[in-house]
Amino acid sequence: MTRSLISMPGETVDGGFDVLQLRRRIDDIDQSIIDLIRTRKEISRQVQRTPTDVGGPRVEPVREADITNNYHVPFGDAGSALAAALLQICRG
Ligand SMILES: O=C(O)C(=O)C[C@]1(C(=O)O)C=C[C@@H](O)C=C1
Repeated sequence: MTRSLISMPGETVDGGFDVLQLRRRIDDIDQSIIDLIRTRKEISRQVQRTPTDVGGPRVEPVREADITNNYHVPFGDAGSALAAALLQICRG
């Protein structure tokens, strides 16, 4: 069987995988996630500062349950834990 000369990102020309290159991609993805969380936190603060929320509760349990479910569906209990951590970060 002939092997393609075009390698995928992270794949070496002999068909193996370059762990260091793959880890660099993981680091890039993690940095993108961190940047997105920072953006999410800023937007969350804006929602919490809207005039209708002045004096209102900082925690919106129904909204948080929906968000938690969004993460639980793809990732199960780990997704729920991830949502809890995200909400904790974003609530400030
Ligand atoms: O949606 C809101 O009302 C928000 O304040 C944002 C947010 C969030 O970060 O997603 C933060 C706190 C609330 O408990 C629920 C959700």
